[in-house]
Amino acid sequence: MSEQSIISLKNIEVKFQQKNQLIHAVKDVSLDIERGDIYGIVGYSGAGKSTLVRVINLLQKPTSGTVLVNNIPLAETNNNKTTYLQGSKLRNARKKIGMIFQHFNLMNERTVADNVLFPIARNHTLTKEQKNTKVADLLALVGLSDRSNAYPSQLSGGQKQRVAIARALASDPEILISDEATSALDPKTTNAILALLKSLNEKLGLTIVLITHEMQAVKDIANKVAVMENGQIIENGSLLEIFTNPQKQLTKDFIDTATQLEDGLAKVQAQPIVTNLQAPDVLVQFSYAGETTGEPLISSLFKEYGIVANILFGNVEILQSTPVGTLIVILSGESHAIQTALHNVKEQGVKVTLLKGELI
Ligand SMILES: Nc1ncnc2c1ncn2[C@@H]1O[C@H](COP(=O)(O)OP(=O)(O)OP(=O)(O)O)[C@@H](O)[C@H]1O
Repeated sequence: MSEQSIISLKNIEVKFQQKNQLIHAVKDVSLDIERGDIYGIVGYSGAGKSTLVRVINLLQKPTSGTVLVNNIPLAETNNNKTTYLQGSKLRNARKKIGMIFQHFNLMNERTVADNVLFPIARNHTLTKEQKNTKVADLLALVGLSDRSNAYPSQLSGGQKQRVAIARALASDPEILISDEATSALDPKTTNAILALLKSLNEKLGLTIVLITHEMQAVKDIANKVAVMENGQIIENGSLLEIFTNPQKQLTKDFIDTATQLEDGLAKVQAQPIVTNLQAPDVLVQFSYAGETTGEPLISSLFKEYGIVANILFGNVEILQSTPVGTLIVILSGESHAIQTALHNVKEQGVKVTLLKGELI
């Protein structure tokens, strides 16, 4: 566990015993989340994401493994025996962990203000006035001051999620777990909610664990990412590391979807200029990050090697302040020049993938 870890999971196992079947939902997962992280956990449905994050606040007891939140053990396995935090100690630890869900989970018979008040309604250290001020402040923070007397049924999906966020923040958590919180929202509303989460992370220093099946959401706000498959974390690291150098095919698939490369590639490959590609021309993909950028790359191919690059697809993202780009190009020129150019481009740290044609 690193010193800054706010959440540390060690060797977490979750098994469900169903009638005749044992479901091994989480398999030996270890993960450290640092204070201030927005940690994205990506995976397809059934990968075990929800089960894993519910372990963090013990909504799901791990079958075995250690869960430390702020260095407090919520679950601990020693000598093959797992013990769990209980009673008021567990309640206090849970106050530090807010949670939001895909379907908002609001109380429909209560107003927006009463929904937000609910977690602190029985708090004896705050006066009624302080509680009301707190609710008003939280509604202002999520941009809903003017809807405090509305009922959930009178709100849009995005507004409902804002109420849920305000409610999750009422007990001053240090951690917010977002379980597919944008999955039921349209793209524009999704962006607005992600922007709100990012601003809460910056303003309040809130640590956010974001689980989703959409790499796009992770790409927009996370600084770290873990990819889950079949109960295991198959790959994790900084957003930039994962995006620029994914190791596992599933991670590559998620990234290609998020950067629209998959779509771009399909369209490019259907074009006559590609279907009729003649040797020695080749179709290649350049992927680059940081200081290398697309324009000088293309012009140097011409200037230094006499190669004409026809750009068929391009995408540049700014990830954690670093430009990350993908270009799909047809290179035309002398076969030897193409080979030398590609070799030198690789030396400069650009990833080159040959998509069609042969290097002869
Ligand atoms: N309470 C439970 N009892 C039995 N099996 C469960 C329970 N909760 C989850 N599972 C099973 O554990 C596996 C992982 O489910 P989980 O909900 O964690 O996946 P997920 O990645 O969050 O997917 P989704 O986004 O669809 O919820 C699935 O096979 C699921 O059926």
